Amino acid sequence: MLGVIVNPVSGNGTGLKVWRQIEPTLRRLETPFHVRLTSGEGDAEKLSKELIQKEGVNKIIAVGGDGTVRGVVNGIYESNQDCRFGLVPAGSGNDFARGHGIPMKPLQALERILSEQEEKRIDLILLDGKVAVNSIGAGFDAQVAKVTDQAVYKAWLNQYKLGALAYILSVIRVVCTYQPRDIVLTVDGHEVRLEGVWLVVAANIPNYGGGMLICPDAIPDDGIADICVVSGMSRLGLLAAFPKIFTWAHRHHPGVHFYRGKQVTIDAAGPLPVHADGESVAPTPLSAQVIEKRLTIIV
Ligand SMILES: Nc1ncnc2c1ncn2[C@@H]1O[C@H](COP(=O)(O)OP(=O)(O)OP(=O)(O)O)[C@@H](O)[C@H]1O
Repeated sequence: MLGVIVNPVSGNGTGLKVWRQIEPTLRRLETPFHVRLTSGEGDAEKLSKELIQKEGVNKIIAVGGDGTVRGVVNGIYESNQDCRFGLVPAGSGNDFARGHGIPMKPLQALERILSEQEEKRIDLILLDGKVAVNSIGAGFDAQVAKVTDQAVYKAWLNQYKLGALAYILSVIRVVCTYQPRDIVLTVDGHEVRLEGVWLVVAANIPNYGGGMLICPDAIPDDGIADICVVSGMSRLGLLAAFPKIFTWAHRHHPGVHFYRGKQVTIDAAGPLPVHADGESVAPTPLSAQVIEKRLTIIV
């Protein structure tokens, strides 16, 4: 049985428009399906779990952005049943879609899911009992996620399909105030003490924040998280280095270090803000682990 979870407000209303665009195609199918529209925080997770456990759904299509993906995937994860996942992108950042080569055109994305041409089993990152699909991060980027979420310009820029620009504006705002911190990073038991850290990201796919290529070598199904640490830079140095992230040139910057591993812990003298797939979660100390090939996606 097929289930569809639609976030009508994702991408500043794109979710509803996309649903209206793909609904006739789904209605023409001979197979019945269940559709649910989310109404707020936590709904995507709750509704997906209900569809799986009460309606016997074993394939869910999400219509939304990365927050909706995270919600639905957590619903699947918690149901502990075999349910495949497909996405029709309708968000502002759409990092999951970019990271897995899912078409941005709704009908093309739907067609690919319905024809089931290609399935992949991908890793998930477990943090505080919930899973992240794209990445988790602590420090500066988590603060940027928080500021972007609350910013009025996010909605305004989304209207013009300029979601990525919202992140860039937030980066500029936060770079003026954020205080880099000393942290202890432990990767698979190896402890590293790092000074003046701006951010630490553990990623499953190369891109985050609407297309920034933070961990260029991340592979979604290798059972490993790629970790990027940015440290030891002045504010101006960080701003000057920032555009390099779009072309992978940051990988050669002396203030950027990469690690790889399955188990990651981050600790600092005081709490650091943390995000999972761009959504604010509990601050550090954090302990995360990669769950290998835990989700089947249709791409
Ligand atoms: N009906 C609703 N009204 C208001 N908020 C909602 C509703 N349904 C879901 N939400 C909220 O939408 C957020 C998820 O949005 P989503 O991430 O899918 O889109 P986006 O932020 O536009 O895209 P992206 O994450 O790709 O940048 C969640 O915080 C959730 O609580």
